[in-house]
Amino acid sequence: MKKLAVIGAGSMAEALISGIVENKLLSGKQIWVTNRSNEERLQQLNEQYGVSTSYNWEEILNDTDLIVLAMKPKDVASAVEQCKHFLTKEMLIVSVLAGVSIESIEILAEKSLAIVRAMPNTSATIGKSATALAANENVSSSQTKLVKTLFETVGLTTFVKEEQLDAVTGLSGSGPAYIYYLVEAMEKSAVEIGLERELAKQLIVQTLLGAADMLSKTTKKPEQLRREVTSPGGTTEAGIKVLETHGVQKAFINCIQEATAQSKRMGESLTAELTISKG
Ligand SMILES: NC(=O)C1=CN([C@@H]2O[C@H](COP(=O)(O)OP(=O)(O)OC[C@H]3O[C@@H](n4cnc5c(N)ncnc54)[C@H](O)[C@@H]3O)[C@@H](O)[C@H]2O)C=CC1
Ligand SMILES: O=C(O)[C@@H]1CCC=N1
Repeated sequence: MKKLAVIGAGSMAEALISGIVENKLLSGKQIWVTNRSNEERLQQLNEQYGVSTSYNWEEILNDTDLIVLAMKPKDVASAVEQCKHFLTKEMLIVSVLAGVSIESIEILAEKSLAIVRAMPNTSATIGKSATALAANENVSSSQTKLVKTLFETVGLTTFVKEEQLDAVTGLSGSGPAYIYYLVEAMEKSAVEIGLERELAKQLIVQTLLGAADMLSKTTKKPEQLRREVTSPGGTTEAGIKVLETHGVQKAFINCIQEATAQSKRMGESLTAELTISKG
């Protein structure tokens, strides 16, 4: 790969840029970044990673091997409209947009393209993303290898069927937020039960790291691991009883289902808009 273009310069774009530069897959200069209009943000990315920045589509996309679409889903139509004339079948287009189908991108570009749809998460920032990828039939085997290598710079990478990506979005794309939500509750309660905020944070983080590491290293099911913490008549049993009374496990199941459904709805509403506008 000689040149990479990143369209959109938000948190997901930065996570990928940082992984690529740190792992020396490309030098900062080989990465071209643009956004809608925030020049200060482009300047900051240039200073931090040495990336090239521009608002000239020809300069950004000319001779580019790989283009990452990293704007919000609502902005994809205007972004592709602006750059579609520079897109060719030889380029690999990688979209990280939640809910946006490969077909929608081809409809917007008004041509058949090599497209990979990816769903990373924000842990990409520290090289710990769980990323799922789905490719269309135009993606060559060398492009498949390239995109896998690229996402491996920011964590674990796996290929799925495109129709599974809404579920991946609801589970691991949004997943870090569910864990942070739980930590917010643990921190609030820690202070109320008399622990200092900093001490509580250390204990909570180590508890999460330990549990995550345990899950990755053991063949035991989470339910069994939970039972091993729970002594009869003990503290865990008393605590979990409260969670059960409040239907917390069911709430998490509903949460993931709803996030998945929202990813589907976002895709369907874009498809409906495209059907109306393109006839
Ligand atoms: N934040 C997350 O946890 C995850 C986000 N994603 C996806 O990543 C995408 C980006 O998310 P964030 O980085 O959080 O968003 P963000 O709001 O931080 O950044 C969006 C960027 O797109 C740029 N943009 C908007 N319209 C544009 C246009 N017409 N041309 C060029 N640039 C344009 C904006 O200027 C901004 O730099 C979204 O589609 C989201 O679904 C995927 C996985 C996880
Ligand atoms: O909330 C969102 O729509 C994006 C997609 C996955 C995580 N954040």
